[in-house]
Amino acid sequence: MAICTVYTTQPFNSTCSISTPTKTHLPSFNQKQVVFFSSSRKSSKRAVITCSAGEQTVVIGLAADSGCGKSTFMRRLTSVFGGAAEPPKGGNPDSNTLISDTTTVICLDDYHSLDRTGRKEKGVTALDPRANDFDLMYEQVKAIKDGIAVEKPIYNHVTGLLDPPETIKPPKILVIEGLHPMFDERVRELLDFSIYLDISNEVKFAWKIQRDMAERGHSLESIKASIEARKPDFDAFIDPQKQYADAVIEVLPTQLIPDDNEGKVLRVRLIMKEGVEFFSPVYLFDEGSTISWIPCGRKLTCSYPGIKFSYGPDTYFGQEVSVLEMDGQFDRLDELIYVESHLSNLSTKFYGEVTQQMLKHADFPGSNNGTGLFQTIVGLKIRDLFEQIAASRAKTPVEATKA
Ligand SMILES: Nc1ncnc2c1ncn2[C@@H]1O[C@H](COP(=O)(O)OP(=O)(O)OP(=O)(O)O)[C@@H](O)[C@H]1O
Ligand SMILES: O=C(CO)[C@H](O)[C@H](O)COP(=O)(O)O
Repeated sequence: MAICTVYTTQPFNSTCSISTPTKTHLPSFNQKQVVFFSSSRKSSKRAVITCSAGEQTVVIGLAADSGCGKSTFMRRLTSVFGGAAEPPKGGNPDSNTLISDTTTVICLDDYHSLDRTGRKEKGVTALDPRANDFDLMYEQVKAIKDGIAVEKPIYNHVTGLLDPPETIKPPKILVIEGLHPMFDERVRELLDFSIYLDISNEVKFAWKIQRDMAERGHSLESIKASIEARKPDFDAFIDPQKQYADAVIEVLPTQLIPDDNEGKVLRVRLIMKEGVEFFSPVYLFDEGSTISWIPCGRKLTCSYPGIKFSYGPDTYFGQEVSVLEMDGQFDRLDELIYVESHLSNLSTKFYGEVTQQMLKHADFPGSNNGTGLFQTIVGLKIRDLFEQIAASRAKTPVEATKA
């Protein structure tokens, strides 16, 4: 009888089992080490550890400035998985967390280390890394990914204070959304997929006015001042994260109306990195070609200024990407099926699923243009990525070497 110790490179937990070349008795384990008794002193073969599929949480990062459509995107994403996303039951009514059957969305504002008063005293904005606790963010995202529940702080947007923590249990998919999901290298390494919503200054301004003036009663001057005050830190700490994103949704003013300054018609670009594991970019007509397409006519109703799609290869921060672009807006969402039928690699489960999702949420902001269309497509790609990761884990036992 020999005592054997196996050190694992991946966390070993109750979903894992060990098969050894000889009979073993009662393995005991912790996160990195499995100890068992073997009936033979000579066991030179490898021990194999198998963990059940899908138990490790898939982590998605969604970065954008405040008021740039993160919540709308999250609603589209959770809808792709079915079921509604709700705040934790019986918890803090000001919690920023949203939980559905498959996904848990946490807001990284909860890792502000300085509350509103603290930031004011120190003269830093919430975008400044000094106002955020990246060590705790890393530790907690890693723990959740490894299947361990955490006590996450809550930043209360109503009071501007840090509230007592809430428990976050490991979900199938954890989405970390906010200002800095790709800022800290350690947190970035934990992401299975990352998205950046890149809203141009002109469009951001138009959306802010729409929301903060119409819905929150702010003055035009105060909105302008708040955007200006955030801009240096946005440029320094938030915007550079887009170079790390696997997919970027870029929102710009239209090029279909010369010198447009209304900001209502949008040109939206979906920039998709090549060579990302479990993610194959969507394409129009023919993969890798350069295409320009005006779909308006018999099958798609378009009013002024029309709709133009473009697709092709490009480089983005020195990396190979495919870019799908839509300029203009849809008149009739039910006709979107015509556009959908010319797109490939959509990761839909049935013909027309993109159109169905868009029709289901026709009242969400951006449903008549490329923002809604590309957010929906990215949602479907995330579902596909999750399913592929789960399937690959089911097939591949975790190999461990014997000490
Ligand atoms: N695709 C879009 N088209 C037009 N307006 C949009 C779009 N997405 C968002 N908006 C506008 O921006 C506002 C903010 O959107 P949303 O709440 O999704 O952003 P957010 O990034 O979650 O904001 P915050 O971080 O401040 O909570 C919406 O109320 C709407 O006015
Ligand atoms: O950029 C933000 C992220 O949503 C907020 O401004 C930040 O979280 C600070 O919150 P508040 O403005 O409520 O003090």
